[in-house]
Amino acid sequence: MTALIEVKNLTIQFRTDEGLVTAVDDVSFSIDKGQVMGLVGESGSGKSVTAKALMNLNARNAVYGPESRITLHTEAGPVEVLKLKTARDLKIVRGGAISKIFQEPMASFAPAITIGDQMVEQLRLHADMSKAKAKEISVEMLDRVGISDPSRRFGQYAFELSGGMRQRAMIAMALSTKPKLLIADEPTTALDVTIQAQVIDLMKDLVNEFHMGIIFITHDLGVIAQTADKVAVKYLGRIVEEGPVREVIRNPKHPYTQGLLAALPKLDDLDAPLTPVAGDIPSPLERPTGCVFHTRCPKIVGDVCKTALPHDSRVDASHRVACHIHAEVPA
Ligand SMILES: Nc1ncnc2c1ncn2[C@@H]1O[C@H](COP(=O)(O)OP(=O)(O)OP(=O)(O)O)[C@@H](O)[C@H]1O
Repeated sequence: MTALIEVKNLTIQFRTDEGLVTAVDDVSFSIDKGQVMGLVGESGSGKSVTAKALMNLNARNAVYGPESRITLHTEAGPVEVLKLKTARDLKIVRGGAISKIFQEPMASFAPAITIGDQMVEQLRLHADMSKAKAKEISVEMLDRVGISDPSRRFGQYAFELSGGMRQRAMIAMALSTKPKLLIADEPTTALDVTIQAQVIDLMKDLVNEFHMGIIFITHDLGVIAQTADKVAVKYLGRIVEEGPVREVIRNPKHPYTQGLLAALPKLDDLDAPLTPVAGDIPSPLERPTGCVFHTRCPKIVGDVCKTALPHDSRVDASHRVACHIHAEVPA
């Protein structure tokens, strides 16, 4: 497989009145063409900040670590995303080769412009085409994501559509420019389960059809299990475990991943108590020393957990974990 995007040693801090807040800490991963990567972790683990970095879209108070690199591989050659500065150059990662869908579709549609006009505008921003051609592609895309009567919907406003329909329209808009990478940030969280399942199926179809990569962000490992090929588990800005989704779910190595899995409801035993990961997420201003998870970890092996940062160890060729329990084999 060919890497579509490579993230290396990504570190992001934010300047705040209280001091520097670390949101992403030395994160590396890559996504191949046609691959779906799930990014999972509790609130505040830095999932959205990581995703925004892929579009060089973080707020002005963001400070990137000097080693941070994000390389997007395009047909015209590699693009260093964090070095893009002008609006013209940034177009490639903002709606061109990379597109994003959000949890709340109302956020991506202007309320007073029809869905169709917004789709046409988006298309013409990224490709040199006539209005008529842009309309044709937009209606086709609305049809493709399962919106009935797409020509009529094209002329409607976002508020006239139901929640599930709006979500589909947003996916249609994001995909109309044929992005190579789709960032889906909690795209199904606000939907009821039936529509959530439809949107997940739709995304799977689209990966097969367009052969694009997807980064799927969620706090729900159950959704990841249905959608992703591989998963990266994040805690306080660090990837603590990464591997093929089935392997990580069947054979989780990090106590945090084990905790997230134990917190999922079990359909075959509905009376079993849910056991959330114990303890509270520390404030990002008071990051624990050593392993960032040690203040909540039920499997501490000794002082090393409080003093030394665990490095990645290989479980096998595609599965890695950063935990002192597994520290024997360096990655
Ligand atoms: N512009 C900013 N200034 C200061 N801190 C910020 C800024 N943007 C994000 N952060 C902080 O970065 C950390 C990571 O935030 P992020 O939104 O990526 O988390 P998340 O894992 O996506 O959480 P959620 O699941 O709640 O969306 C948080 O502590 C957040 O407060």
